[in-house]
Amino acid sequence: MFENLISVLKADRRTIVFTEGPDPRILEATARLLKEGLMDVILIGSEDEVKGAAAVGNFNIEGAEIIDPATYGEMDAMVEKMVELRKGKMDADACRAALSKGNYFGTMLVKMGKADALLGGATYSTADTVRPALQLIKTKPGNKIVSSCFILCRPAADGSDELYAMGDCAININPGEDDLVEIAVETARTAKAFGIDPKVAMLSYSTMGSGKGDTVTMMRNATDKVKATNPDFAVDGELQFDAAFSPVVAKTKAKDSPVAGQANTFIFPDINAGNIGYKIAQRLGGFEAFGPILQGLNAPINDLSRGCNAEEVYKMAIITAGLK
Ligand SMILES: CC(C)(COP(=O)(O)OP(=O)(O)OC[C@H]1O[C@@H](n2cnc3c(N)ncnc32)[C@H](O)[C@@H]1OP(=O)(O)O)[C@@H](O)C(=O)NCCC(=O)NCCS
Ligand SMILES: CC(=O)OP(=O)(O)O
Repeated sequence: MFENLISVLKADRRTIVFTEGPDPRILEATARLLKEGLMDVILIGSEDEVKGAAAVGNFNIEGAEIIDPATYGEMDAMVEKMVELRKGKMDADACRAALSKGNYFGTMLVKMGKADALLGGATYSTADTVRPALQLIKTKPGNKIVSSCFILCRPAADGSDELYAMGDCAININPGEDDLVEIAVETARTAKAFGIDPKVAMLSYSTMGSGKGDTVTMMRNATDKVKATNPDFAVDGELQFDAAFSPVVAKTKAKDSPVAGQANTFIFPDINAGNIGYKIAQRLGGFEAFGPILQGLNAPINDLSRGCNAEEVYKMAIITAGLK
């Protein structure tokens, strides 16, 4: 699953910034990324703290650039740029205060072209990792929202990767019909980047009208809009997860659907369903979960789960810098 991304990174050197420099998981991943020559690394934090934590864990981070916002020589220029970007919503004092924190400071390093990509969230919550990006990096032209998906991966019996995409499990709390259309299109695009041929199920507690309710109607309408705007797309809904996933159940619940029973890209009606759903697949299903991978953002910035380990940080760094 990582071969393509690694070749991209070897052909085109990139710099990633980690917002939580002294975290041992970040330092372990940094040591591995540097040893394998995959990217340049900026660690945010005080030099003493970062080097001290690296020494405790015996992580060789030689070659990483450590930047401490408290002593950063170009802070005035950064404050000025941030005030301009916030367009009257934050004054210079508010921007300076925000930039003393790794999340805002790292995001501005990306905005000012000093880093290509950012990974945070080992200790920051998703909201605190993503908010600076929403405010300063903004959506790509053509996108109305930033959304996210997870790539779920476990070894299949034949030794290949069993891969699924799930969105939006992390950003949009109560997406509306048009948000769900964008989430479906973007999640299918991310799925393709990981070699999945997307067959998209718009999930619900109802299959093709078996249940009633506002969110059932919302998923059905969003499905119709995706079909109308993307006629070559394999998408169907509304579908329950069993009808979407199991060929046997699909025969009973949705026998004429081209997607039911074969879906590999799952769109949840809201963040409750999505976040709980991906964590069940991860913790009970034995899948590795990569994400949240942000979609529709103007630069590669990603979040980690606070429950992540060093291996996940290493892999998310490859995804974040490699998918740029
Ligand atoms: C992402 C999130 C933090 C944004 O909430 P917020 O910071 O309160 O958002 P606000 O409404 O104050 O908006 C802040 C800025 O982000 C922008 N924004 C908010 N949501 C956005 C989205 N989905 N896409 C693009 N921009 C968005 C707003 O337009 C605003 O920009 P502006 O300040 O330049 O006008 C919020 O939706 C959230 O908490 N999501 C759930 C995160 C979570 O807990 N996930 C579970 C664990 S993974
Ligand atoms: C993605 C996610 O759920 O993040 P956390 O576990 O940090 O809340």
